[in-house]
Amino acid sequence: MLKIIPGWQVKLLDANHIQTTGISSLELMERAAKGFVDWWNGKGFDHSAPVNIFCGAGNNGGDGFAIARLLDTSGFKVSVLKCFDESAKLSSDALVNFKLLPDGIRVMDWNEFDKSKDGIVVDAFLGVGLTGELRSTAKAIIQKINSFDGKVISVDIPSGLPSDDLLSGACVRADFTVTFAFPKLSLLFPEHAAVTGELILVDIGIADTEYDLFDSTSYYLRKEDVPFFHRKFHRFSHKGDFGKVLIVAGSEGKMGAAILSCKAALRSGSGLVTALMPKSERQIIQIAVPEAMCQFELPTDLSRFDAIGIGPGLGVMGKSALLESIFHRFKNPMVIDADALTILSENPDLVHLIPKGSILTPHLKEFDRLLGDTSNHLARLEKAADFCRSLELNLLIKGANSVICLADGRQVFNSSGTPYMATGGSGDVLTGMLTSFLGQGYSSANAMFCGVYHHGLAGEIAGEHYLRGTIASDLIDAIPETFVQLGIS
Ligand SMILES: NC(=O)C1=CN([C@@H]2O[C@H](COP(=O)(O)OP(=O)(O)OC[C@H]3O[C@@H](n4cnc5c(N)ncnc54)[C@H](O)[C@@H]3O)[C@@H](O)[C@H]2O)[C@H](O)CC1
Ligand SMILES: [K+]
Repeated sequence: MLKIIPGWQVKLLDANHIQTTGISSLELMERAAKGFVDWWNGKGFDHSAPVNIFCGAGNNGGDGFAIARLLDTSGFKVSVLKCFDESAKLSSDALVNFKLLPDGIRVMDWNEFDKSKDGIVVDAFLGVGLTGELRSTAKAIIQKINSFDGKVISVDIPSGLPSDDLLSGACVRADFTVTFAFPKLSLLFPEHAAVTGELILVDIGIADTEYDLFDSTSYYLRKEDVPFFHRKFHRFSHKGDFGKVLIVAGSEGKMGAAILSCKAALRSGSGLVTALMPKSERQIIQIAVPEAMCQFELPTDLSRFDAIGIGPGLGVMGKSALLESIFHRFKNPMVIDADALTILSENPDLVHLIPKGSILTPHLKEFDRLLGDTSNHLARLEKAADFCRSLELNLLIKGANSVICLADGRQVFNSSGTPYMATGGSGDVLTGMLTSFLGQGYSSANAMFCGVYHHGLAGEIAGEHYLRGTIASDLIDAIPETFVQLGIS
């Protein structure tokens, strides 16, 4: 996993990399620009569209000059818009790249930009070096960029956005943000989605181990990290090894939730899935998921189950006693979602009975109901950290870049997923997947890393086919393909 460090420490990260590898800071800037242009070329932008690159006087602007040169070489019609006046002192690497601009590139002042013309804007005005309140010219430059109707692509971070804090002033509204080395924390906050746009991470050759020097509890979970967290099974493995799980879900009119959770658990590899549900609804689930067994009363001995997932479609009325009995009878980590979370927020004393190491999966509204109102993501992350540490529980804050908050204090931002997953039943699928991995003997942390990443990837795979028509069942159908893509047998 990639550590997320504060923006002000990027200079130290770079300095250390330069010292240990012997490469120059200019080469690091060139790698950033090359990475940006590689992504750009993969997008297949129209070569006839003029590219207008707003460049500041710092290294973010330096990236912009280098990008201008490389895009010019690729055959794009590039203009550079200087966001500094004649008296400004450019950073040394920015100055080198400014001087390297080929003759064919038109260099203008930022206020000469004609927003009515077609094209693409690249925002290389301010990066992680932003400090304090924006100066008035900076605000005017940001306004100018935002007045443009076409595509805006921000380099490293949308100009004006503080790297680790909430946005309070003006900021470029990007369609894409191409960030270098690691995602800056603020790019992962839901309140900044409208300014960040789609997030792309470009590797500039800094190894994960180079982040060990820095203290941080925030991490980013990438595709390449996930195989490491999976258990390996062998040819003598039998269905007992793949876990027996109990899914406590469904009620009259809400059996779909139980079906989705059970199917997702089976598709994620569970050996045996039992559904605890009302007897009156049994035919629905037996027909929809013939692989699942049914149970209509809570068994006295729950130790035969390796993991329990509780909540989807369960209903709230009269169900708190059931939850309490399960907490008393089952001592291993379980997955708690949906209506079970609502029951907990209405019966806060029950929270202390939850088996240690369990996984709670609230979306933002459920989070506020359970932990109290939070006005922003930063406050939410802090609250979640306290909750997890003090109760020895794990919690997933669901949303774009869902955050895996662990009892040990780590907060891991997921990188997979798509807005097409914002559809009814998507959470029920996740509950089944998480319960399945717990039942297969994964630690709670590893079950979360794998469950959350695969769930997001399933959404991406399904979303590619069905776009906004994606439904939760499509995610289940895509689960096997997630194993293929990650090379997990
Ligand atoms: N390892 C990496 O990630 C690398 C990133 N690179 C890029 O470098 C920038 C950071 O560069 P830095 O020189 O430190 O700062 P900026 O260019 O972001 O900003 C300095 C620039 O901004 C002006 N400024 C600061 N505060 C304000 C304000 N409140 N109002 C107006 N103007 C302000 C200041 O005067 C300077 O002109 C990083 O984001 C990446 O893009 C490297 O290229 C490679 C390694
Ligand atoms: K920028």
